[in-house]
Amino acid sequence: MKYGFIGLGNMATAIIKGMCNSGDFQSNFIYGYNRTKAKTTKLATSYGIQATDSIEELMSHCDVIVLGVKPQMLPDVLPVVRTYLQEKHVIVSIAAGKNITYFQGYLSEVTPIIRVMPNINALIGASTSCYTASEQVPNTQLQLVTTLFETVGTIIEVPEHLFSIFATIGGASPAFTYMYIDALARAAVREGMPKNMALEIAANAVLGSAKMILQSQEHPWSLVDQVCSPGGTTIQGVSSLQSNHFETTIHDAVAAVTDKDRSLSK
Ligand SMILES: NC(=O)C1=CN([C@@H]2O[C@H](COP(=O)(O)OP(=O)(O)OC[C@H]3O[C@@H](n4cnc5c(N)ncnc54)[C@H](OP(=O)(O)O)[C@@H]3O)[C@@H](O)[C@H]2O)C=CC1
Ligand SMILES: O=C(O)[C@@H]1CCC=N1
Repeated sequence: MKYGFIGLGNMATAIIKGMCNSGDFQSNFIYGYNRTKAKTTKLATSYGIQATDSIEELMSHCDVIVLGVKPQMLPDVLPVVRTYLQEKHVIVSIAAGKNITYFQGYLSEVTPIIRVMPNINALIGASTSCYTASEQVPNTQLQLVTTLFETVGTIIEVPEHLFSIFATIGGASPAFTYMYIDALARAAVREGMPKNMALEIAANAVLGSAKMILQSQEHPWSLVDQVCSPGGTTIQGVSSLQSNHFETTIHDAVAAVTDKDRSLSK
């Protein structure tokens, strides 16, 4: 089985890196094509993947075709993909907002299509990804694609009607979390702590808290209560966040991302 990536930006690079480093995929079975050739050359030099000069060349070699371009580039790329489509091909999209029906419209109703939503933490092998597939995808190929994304983190199946909300809380939320960590660190800088020290402490506190939620089986508010000593310090901050609409601010941000994601398939 050979894997071809069209568009070698942040996400495709992270996925290729994960595949090569895992030892589960041979780099000479991975092909790449990018609009700007320098990115293809760089990946070929660093990871030993096969550089190609066109979508036609890439598709003639590969079975699994991963579309790594931005959603707005798909109307340029998909007609070319359609021209060179063969029965052996499975199409994998990581694009925000574009549903299976959208791809079937450009390709055909019987083309096997797998939608995957990874996140940028794939760069360090820590993506929280999900997938959904058209009914034409054989189980063997589905298994290959889930194995591929396991090289950059975890992957679960999610029904397509939940894809937009997954794309927000799985795909986009790392940006929110980076902002939260930076805000904690900046607040510590105001108190005189050096920024690098503050960032390390804030990031580790978030990491530990995430592990606590996953491992303790306790409700998050029960954990909040365990931190808030009666008459103590933390409750002052928790009350402050509540009066400043912490939860509804997050809900609004989640709704904004999800609305935009849904609008991309219209
Ligand atoms: N960034 C993220 O956190 C996440 C992104 N995604 C999805 O991943 C996809 C890629 O995002 P990301 O990696 O961030 O984007 P990038 O802009 O980093 O990468 C897109 C790449 O596509 C290339 N490209 C554009 N047009 C063509 C074309 N016609 N033929 C070949 N290559 C082309 C660009 O080349 P050039 O060098 O010429 O610009 C660029 O290298 C998007 O669909 C996005 O929705 C999904 C989850 C998370
Ligand atoms: O912002 C975006 O469009 C992409 C999709 C999910 C994360 N980043």
